Amino acid sequence: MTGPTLDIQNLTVALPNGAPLLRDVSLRLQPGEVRALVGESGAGKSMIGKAVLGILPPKVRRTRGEILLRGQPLNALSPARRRREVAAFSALIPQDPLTALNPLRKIGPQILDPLRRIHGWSTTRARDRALELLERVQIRAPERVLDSYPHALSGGMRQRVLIAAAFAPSPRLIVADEPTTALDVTVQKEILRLIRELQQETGTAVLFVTHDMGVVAKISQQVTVLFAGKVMEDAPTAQVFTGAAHPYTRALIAATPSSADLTRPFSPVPSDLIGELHAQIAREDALRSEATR
Ligand SMILES: Nc1ncnc2c1ncn2[C@@H]1O[C@H](COP(=O)(O)OP(=O)(O)OP(=O)(O)O)[C@@H](O)[C@H]1O
Repeated sequence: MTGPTLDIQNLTVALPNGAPLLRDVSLRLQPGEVRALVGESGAGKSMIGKAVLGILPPKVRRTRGEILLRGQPLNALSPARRRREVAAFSALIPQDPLTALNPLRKIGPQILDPLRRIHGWSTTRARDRALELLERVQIRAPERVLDSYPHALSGGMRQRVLIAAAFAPSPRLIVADEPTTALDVTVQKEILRLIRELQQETGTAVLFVTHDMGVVAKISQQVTVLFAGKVMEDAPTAQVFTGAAHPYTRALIAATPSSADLTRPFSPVPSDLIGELHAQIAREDALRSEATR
């Protein structure tokens, strides 16, 4: 297939009172590419992932724009067909591995059921693939893990399980929503390395949500910088670190502690820049609502 795996065009989502949470967001993810979505808390990073996967919060509506998955416009599909399409081609690695797993069910059925139900695999095929992936994410006793309840595993182990589950059906797209944030610092690096290795081995395109420019540098080839639901910058990652075009991107980089250079000073994003950006966005919102009146 040629063309992007994911193509978001001018996506606006809003609350019932019209307040936009995403403003005219466009981005593309090519096959095999990792694109980081970065920004501070509340910027709309997770909302983009939710819009792609068709799991927007109940009151949040798409008011404009389109999402194409492998060239297929998702909004043209019925909700049931859309759910099937998205489930067949994409997977989520969530932020919190504990809440993502059902505490009352063993790990085995939680990995195997979607493989059988969505992908139509036999139990043997699903089990073999699950064991293969659990081994690949360095789980030493995969059979025992399949037979365990989530509470028997550490946070890092649970996230490995979810990474294995996400990659098992060889999806063309994975949305990784801050997959290391809920974990101990020592485990974070290992989880990031596993996602990067599996992504490279499988060629799956990954939309990687993070607030950490250090993670952006490690994992992505492309980066979309968001502020208040609006794209501030969209560029190759290497270019962003050598000469970001937008002052907000430069401020985010300056606000990131460097593990390689502990002597390098870092400072929070300046509040006057944040104020200026909010004012500019408010002016644009006002102009847009006037134009549509
Ligand atoms: N269920 C919801 N209902 C209404 N508004 C929501 C809901 N979830 C999030 N929002 C709002 O949408 C905006 C974007 O939220 P989102 O969770 O996408 O941010 P984020 O960039 O992922 O932040 P974080 O890093 O804190 O997760 C925020 O203003 C947030 O308050």
